[in-house]
Amino acid sequence: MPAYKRILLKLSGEALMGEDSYGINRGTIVRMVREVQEITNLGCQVAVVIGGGNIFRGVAGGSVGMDRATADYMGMLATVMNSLALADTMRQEGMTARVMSAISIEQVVEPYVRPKALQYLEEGKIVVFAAGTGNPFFTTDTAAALRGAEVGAEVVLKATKVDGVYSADPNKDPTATRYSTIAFDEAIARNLQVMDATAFALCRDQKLPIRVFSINKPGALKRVVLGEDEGTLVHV
Ligand SMILES: Nc1ncnc2c1ncn2[C@@H]1O[C@H](COP(=O)(O)OP(=O)(O)OP(=O)(O)O)[C@@H](O)[C@H]1O
Ligand SMILES: O=c1ccn([C@@H]2O[C@H](COP(=O)(O)O)[C@@H](O)[C@H]2O)c(=O)[nH]1
Repeated sequence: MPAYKRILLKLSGEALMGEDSYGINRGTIVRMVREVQEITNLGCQVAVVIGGGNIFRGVAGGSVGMDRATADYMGMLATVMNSLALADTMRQEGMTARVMSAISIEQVVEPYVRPKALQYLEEGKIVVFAAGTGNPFFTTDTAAALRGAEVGAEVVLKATKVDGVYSADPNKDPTATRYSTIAFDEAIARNLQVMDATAFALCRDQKLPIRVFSINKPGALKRVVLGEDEGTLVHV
């Protein structure tokens, strides 16, 4: 039995690269999709937000000198590409997914309409929310918090390259230690960069817990959905 009826899964865009230096690694996306399939088979309703860090980030090196809002729109378009790749891989694996975009590109994907998204979830379809919040100066972590709250998800699951929230960035500080649980207020006060403060604050205000865990650990997503201890729980 899954511990949650409905979840918002935030998938790392950067992790899609696998061992490559850019873009979407085929084996990696198939593996991610199969992990999602395992939890839908448990009867869990799944909404997904995927990042764009494998292609473009508004604040990254490739955008130096650019107008920030323009660069951020490019980042949002990168998430649309990842969302399309994800939904198509789901189709190939026999799953039914719908992509909904926060920015208007109706020849490519349908627009985000909340009641329609809720209908798809009730029908057992996977809904992939593309283009983040639709606004520059935000991130897909904040989009995950926003959409998670909108669709009434019971938890935001951040599947990323690290296996939880640490006292400092574990990729920079080898002495960093992992929390098994941490309160939103403490994560914000300590300025822990695993998610942006806007996402933490929104989830805190909506009493929507977040679990951070590794996308690269086989079976971790299923363990989380079954309510087992995995990664870090960020709570009110
Ligand atoms: N205190 C911390 N605990 C854990 N990770 C941290 C911490 N501070 C910084 N990080 C970094 O945050 C990263 C995860 O967040 P980030 O938003 O960069 O990636 P992502 O969500 O996986 O990628 P994308 O934005 O492409 O979806 C980790 O890879 C880690 O290096
Ligand atoms: O609501 C949003 C979401 C994203 N962006 C831009 O897209 C990139 C990629 O998203 P990540 O969360 O970093 O993976 C981000 O760097 C922003 O430039 C946005 O502007 N608004």
